[in-house]
Amino acid sequence: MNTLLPYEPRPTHLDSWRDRPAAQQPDWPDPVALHDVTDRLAAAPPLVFADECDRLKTRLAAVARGEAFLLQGGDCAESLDGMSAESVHGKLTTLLQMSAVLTYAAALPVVPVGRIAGQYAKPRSRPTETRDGVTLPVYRGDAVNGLAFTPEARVPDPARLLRTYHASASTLNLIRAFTAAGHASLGRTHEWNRDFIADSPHRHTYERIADGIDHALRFMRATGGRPEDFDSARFFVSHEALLLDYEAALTRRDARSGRPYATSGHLLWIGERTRDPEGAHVEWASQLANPVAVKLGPGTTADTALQLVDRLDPRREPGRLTFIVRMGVDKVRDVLPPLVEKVTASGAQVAWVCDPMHGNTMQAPSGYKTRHFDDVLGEVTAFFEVHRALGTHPGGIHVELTGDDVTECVGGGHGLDVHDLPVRYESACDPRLNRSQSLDLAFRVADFMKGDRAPVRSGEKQVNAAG
Ligand SMILES: O=C[C@H](O)[C@H](O)COP(=O)(O)O
Ligand SMILES: C=C(OP(=O)(O)O)C(=O)O
Repeated sequence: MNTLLPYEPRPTHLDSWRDRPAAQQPDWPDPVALHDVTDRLAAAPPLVFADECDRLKTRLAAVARGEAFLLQGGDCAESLDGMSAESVHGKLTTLLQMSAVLTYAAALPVVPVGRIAGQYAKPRSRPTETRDGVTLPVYRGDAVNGLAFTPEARVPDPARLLRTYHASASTLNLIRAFTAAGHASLGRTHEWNRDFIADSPHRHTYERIADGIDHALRFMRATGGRPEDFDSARFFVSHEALLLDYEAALTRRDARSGRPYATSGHLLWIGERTRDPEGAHVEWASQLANPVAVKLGPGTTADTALQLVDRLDPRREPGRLTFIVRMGVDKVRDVLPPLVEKVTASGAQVAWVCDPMHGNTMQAPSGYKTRHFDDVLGEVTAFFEVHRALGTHPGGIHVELTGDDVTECVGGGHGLDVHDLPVRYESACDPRLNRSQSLDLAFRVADFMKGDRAPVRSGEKQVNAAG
């Protein structure tokens, strides 16, 4: 064995998932072309390393124990053509700015994890889409087909999997370069937050928090600490492990430990539509050494949650399993408590994280999918309150966001409304918080954490839920 090589050069075939039902897989028209691509991916270098995944697992174990907070966020769907240094930098800095605020408020280390460098595939509610009487296969993410509403663009093309791999590698390269260059330092992200506050209608509330961070930074420097070395510089990447042909081709056996790792990202999650405990996605993930997460929607029963624990975390290893709950603001108070109680009583130490986006999607009268900032904040608030009442740890938040000034979600400090949606709606799938809404969310949650009370709401809703 060459000890310099972190993985065995020949990929292992962990193929038991192939005997199970795999939901949401594309209908690849040319199996030979798919095979050719997966062979090439199987010979390609890993994107992340086993020790990085282990380090994240250790940090998620701290989240599960109540000693850290997870901040996970990024695009709903990354775009192969839209990848640029500016867009990656924007997402990274937004997450790190949020991270600085939450670290101060929670008085806990924040673990920053991007929905980035691999988030190119989307599960969909329906297999087809109809416009003006024309029906075509639905868009399933840039890893599969094109967004353009033409029969040619909507054909699944396995060559896109190779482009996904290369775009993920370029994105990771940028992230590693930005963080190595000190863009993640606490002092720097705090200065950016000061710029955001100066412009915010809520600056009086936010200034109290920013002043507190100033004091903390001065204290840190006075006691010999260096904000430049702040630990948020360790940034991790995650995406939904949806396309099993892609993920399996990038699964490798670590040469040192002999354990299999997904090398497409540090943390992989299984979505609400593919989390069948007996299904192919759970089978594949059950064999990995990476930390894994599962989305839990409002229909989740305690039995299903316990089955997922047994399948994915049989050794009850803290940090191995994260449950990302996405119930919707109106359901979380009813559905979440029995899940947390029964999972906790089973002895499992999972990290509980709130995704306040996916249960709160609605359609504006103009047809745009949107989400209201108040619902997002409301679900996070309810999630915290449930955990407070049960004496368990609200371990983090998972948000769809971008560093750009898009107009996809309504509400927030600057009060976007439904008429603003067409101005800059760029998401290929679901609406994201823009930079200012993301920072608003961090400051509101921080205010809530510091004050031990419900955060102020930003105003009345201006759209109605479309079901
Ligand atoms: O991001 C999540 C899902 O892919 C998305 O909400 C599905 O959207 P759809 O209901 O329009 O298919
Ligand atoms: C599809 C997603 O979410 P969910 O599985 O919760 O619907 C997502 O996070 O992109």
